[in-house]
Amino acid sequence: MELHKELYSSSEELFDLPSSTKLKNKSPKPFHGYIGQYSFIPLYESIGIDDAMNIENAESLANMMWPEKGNANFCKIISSFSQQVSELDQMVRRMVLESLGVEKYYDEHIESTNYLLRVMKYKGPDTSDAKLGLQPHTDKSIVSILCQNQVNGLEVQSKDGTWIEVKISPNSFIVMIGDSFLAWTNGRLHSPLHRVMMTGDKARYSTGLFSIPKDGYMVKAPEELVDEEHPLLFKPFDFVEFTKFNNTAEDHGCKSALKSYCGV
Ligand SMILES: O=C(O)CCC(=O)C(=O)O
Ligand SMILES: [Fe+2]
Repeated sequence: MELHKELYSSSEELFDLPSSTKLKNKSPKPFHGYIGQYSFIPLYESIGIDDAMNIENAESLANMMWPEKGNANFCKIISSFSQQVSELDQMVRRMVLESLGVEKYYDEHIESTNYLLRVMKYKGPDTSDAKLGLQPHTDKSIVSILCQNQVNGLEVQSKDGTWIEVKISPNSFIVMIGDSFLAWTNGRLHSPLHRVMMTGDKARYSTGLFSIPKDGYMVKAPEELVDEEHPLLFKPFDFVEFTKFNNTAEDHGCKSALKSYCGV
């Protein structure tokens, strides 16, 4: 897809900006999103745009990063990508709800979510042994849709604990279930633990579109999915409160965050 190529060249342009430009814009919070760098994983950099379907949010990021005249092309690509990938997200969610016989909740499901877009860069470590690019975690989202340039690195843990390298063909997408959908379906879906491991000298660029519950919306399994055979697994929770809890958890992003936060 042409869109993939355009997206990676835009990401390169963004991450190639001098780090002084990026860091200068980190604080006070200048746009609806964030700039992520962790001292414990030096290969990783990310930039997130909240509510990415609203082009003004991409524009405010672009105005920060390219103060001279913004970057109309960047905004166009981000917004077109978010639009198209959100259609895929909605298709997946419709299929899941239909397969569970609860499609009557589809409209409510879609109306109660926002889309967070995250562009990421992982530097090549210049080594043949694998270095950590992103720590193991489960996504807190409803659904996460990821795509990457030709450099692999994503690994997903199978239920028996083995890490499986994700090798996808060019221009395809990875669809992953997040903890919020696991909770909403009362455990019918699995949100896998995943991480990024990097080798070699090539940079990896990836982009994720994450559907997340809107502020104030309570994630609650519908009554049709709770019965004697499937007792309620998680108490209803507010997504923002859950992410706050997760961000301060000792084992940040850990698999058990959902259970410790609202497990019954
Ligand atoms: O870069 C990737 O492929 C994975 C990113 C990821 O897991 C995340 O942003 O939650
Ligand atoms: Fe993730």
